[in-house]
Amino acid sequence: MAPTLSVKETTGNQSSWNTLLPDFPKGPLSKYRKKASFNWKEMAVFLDGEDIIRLKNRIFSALENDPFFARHAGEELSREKYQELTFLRCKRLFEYDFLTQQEIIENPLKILNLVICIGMYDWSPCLQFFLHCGVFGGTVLSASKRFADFVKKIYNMEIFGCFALTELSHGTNTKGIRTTATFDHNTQEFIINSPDFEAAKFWVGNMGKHATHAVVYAQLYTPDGQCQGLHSFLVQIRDTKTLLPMPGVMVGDIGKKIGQNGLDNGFAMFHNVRIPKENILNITGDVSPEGKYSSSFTDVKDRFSAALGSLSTGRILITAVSATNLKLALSIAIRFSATRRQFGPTDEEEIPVIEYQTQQWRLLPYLAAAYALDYFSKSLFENFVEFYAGLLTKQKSQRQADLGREIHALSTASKPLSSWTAQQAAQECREACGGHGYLAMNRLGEIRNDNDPNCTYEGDNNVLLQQTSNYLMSWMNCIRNKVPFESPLGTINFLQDYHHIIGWKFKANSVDDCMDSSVPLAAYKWLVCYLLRESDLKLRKEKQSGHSDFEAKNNCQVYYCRSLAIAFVEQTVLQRYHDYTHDPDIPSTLQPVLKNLSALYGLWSLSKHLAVLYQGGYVSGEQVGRFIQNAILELCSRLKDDAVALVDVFAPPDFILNSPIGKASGELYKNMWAEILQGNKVLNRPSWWAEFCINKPVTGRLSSRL
Ligand SMILES: CCCCCCCCCCCCC/C=C/C(=O)SCCNC(=O)CCNC(=O)[C@H](O)C(C)(C)COP(=O)(O)OP(=O)(O)OC[C@H]1O[C@@H](n2cnc3c(N)ncnc32)[C@H](O)[C@@H]1OP(=O)(O)O
Ligand SMILES: Cc1cc2nc3c(=O)[nH]c(=O)nc-3n(C[C@H](O)[C@H](O)[C@H](O)COP(=O)(O)OP(=O)(O)OC[C@H]3O[C@@H](n4cnc5c(N)ncnc54)[C@H](O)[C@@H]3O)c2cc1C
Repeated sequence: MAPTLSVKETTGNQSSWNTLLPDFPKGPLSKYRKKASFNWKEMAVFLDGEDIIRLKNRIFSALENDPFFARHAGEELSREKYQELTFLRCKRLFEYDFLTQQEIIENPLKILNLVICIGMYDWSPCLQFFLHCGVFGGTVLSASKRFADFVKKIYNMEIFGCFALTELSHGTNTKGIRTTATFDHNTQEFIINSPDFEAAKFWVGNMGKHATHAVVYAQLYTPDGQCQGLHSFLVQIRDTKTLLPMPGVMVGDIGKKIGQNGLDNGFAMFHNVRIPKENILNITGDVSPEGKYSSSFTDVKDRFSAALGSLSTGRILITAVSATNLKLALSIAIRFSATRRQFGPTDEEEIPVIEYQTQQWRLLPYLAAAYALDYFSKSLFENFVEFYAGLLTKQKSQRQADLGREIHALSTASKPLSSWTAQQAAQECREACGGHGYLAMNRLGEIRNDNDPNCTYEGDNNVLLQQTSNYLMSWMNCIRNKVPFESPLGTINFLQDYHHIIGWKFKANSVDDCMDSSVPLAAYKWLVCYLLRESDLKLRKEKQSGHSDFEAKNNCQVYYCRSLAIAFVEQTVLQRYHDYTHDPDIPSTLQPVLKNLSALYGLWSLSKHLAVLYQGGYVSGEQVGRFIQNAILELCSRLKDDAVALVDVFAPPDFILNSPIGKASGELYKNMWAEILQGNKVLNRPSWWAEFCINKPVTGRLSSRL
């Protein structure tokens, strides 16, 4: 499968790289920077291109120089203040209008980079802005031209939007949504109604305090009493002049969350709220003035898929958002590890903790994952752009339909893979920084908590994986009957060789043989075929033993379909990264380190499946396990001296990263002191000092009340 993000010529020369990417201050990290096997500036320009780097610089410096985005050391914002500040920042993003439409059309990856740059600063204003412009705005935009006026109001912020699918009692099960939209042909209106409080819209970002309009998903009822299934409607929920609720709407904030507290997530109940007939977002169907339903989709299932199609955008974006969190956490932990010294071979000499094998093994595979997932998320985004162009031009070809299915199957597994990897990495990075990792000012807690909902929203990870395994299992008939098949992106094409691959065995005879990602890649191909065979057998057995389809499918998840989906997406990520890093056009100065990253990502990911590799007979004997383990350790050790330069490539400026222990200077202790001493009332005695100094407790006074 050819990589979709083509290998770029490294443009310019040392002096143009220096203009784009200034040197880091000299300090404790210089030692590792000098040891790197490659020039980090060349790598940054190679991976992103000069144009994207200029965009990133533009965004980062705008935020850094804007008082609305100022960081205040030690400041404890109340939730209300944080929500207000988030909104003010969101307004500034409108004012900056960082990208013109023309720029987006010329290079759609710029929109992804905009999301990443703002999110690196803080996910709350980023999500607020993109929920409005992207998720809400994008859904309205994809309906018919009759919303042109609304679209203008969205992009000049006359109105503010949210996307309301989830209800208090139904999130994942979208077919179970109970809000109704009943067409009244006498008044030419839809009546939006929440049957009870369990059907209240819930969790909706921007809805809590300020959204004026919502895309509301509801079951559409025509006057003949027929339910036509899930459709979306544009509903005004607050007055645009007063922000007070519209008649019949009860709307509010759901309360404090574990993270992302600048964002106001809300609930809404609709009491027979009437909206004009034109407000149905006629993406999958429409109603005539007489109340007759029409849809371009004859198949109900296809209509359902299309109704939820916009969710794929979010899932692809979340794959990139999570990879960004991975990069933030690693920038902090690796810079810390290269400067923090504990113990040493002699009493006189303490060594940086990154020199320890354990520290390398805990962090460097995540560094490799950050590179592989970053590449994958961008290439998947490019695939999506192709699909979206087809949607806009109303393409009805078989290829367009197949591409939609394939992108759905990929995004429903890449979001879980990326968000879980970032979740585990954030925790590992937190612990890798010891106690200092737990200090809020160093930001690892915020990164961990803000990343966490990536595992849940836009579909719970565990349930989404079922979509991917369903897709893979759907090829089983072709495989069994040896009917040729292929997919537009080619991600399942290797399954045509299923009968051959299933007989493969592990070939490497030494640790050296394992040092290239082709080794784990071959193992992954076998693993996917094996898990596909086992899942298919299990499903058939379950059905033969009299279980219903529902029960049979449920009984095939753990160790079967779930593992299949995970193995498949890991294989796909690795395949793309392997192809990319092995491209002969990669500069020879960069290729060795990129190949090491690819091999480490592949072997480390694969090592979590060792039990199944043994169980299915792909490997045997204790040697193979040892080869893989030793190859992982060898790659960690090879990458150790490159690690600081590898995070320099993607770390944002200090102001954006906002972590004293992660600063580019590596002046760990000076930076921490500077931050601590700027804190509010750090050296003051507490306001309640008298409670200790004067009002002493009478020991045992309350024991008689027990
Ligand atoms: C440019 C900027 C962009 C925006 C930037 C955004 C930034 C990042 C975003 C951050 C967002 C934060 C805010 C969060 C918002 C939300 O969470 S919104 C609510 C999201 N809710 C969900 O995601 C619900 C999850 N559930 C589902 O999607 C589905 O119901 C399901 C679990 C996937 C399936 O349910 P089920 O009833 O079991 O249906 P099936 O029988 O499996 O499906 C029927 C067929 O439909 C196909 N299908 C389903 N979804 C899609 C889709 N999205 N695309 C294409 N096809 C789809 C499915 O595959 C089935 O087809 P067959 O396999 O062929 O039968
Ligand atoms: C911060 C945040 C922001 C959000 N923003 C929005 C928004 O703007 N708009 C919006 O509409 N929604 C939003 N959501 C809601 C989000 O989309 C849902 O929470 C998500 O889709 C999961 O649904 P749920 O909460 O109902 O979980 P449930 O479906 O109740 O899941 C609970 C558990 O049951 C398991 N489970 C469920 N079904 C199955 C099954 N078939 N097989 C195996 N296990 C199963 C899941 O794995 C999960 O662990 C947001 C959520 C969060 C946390």
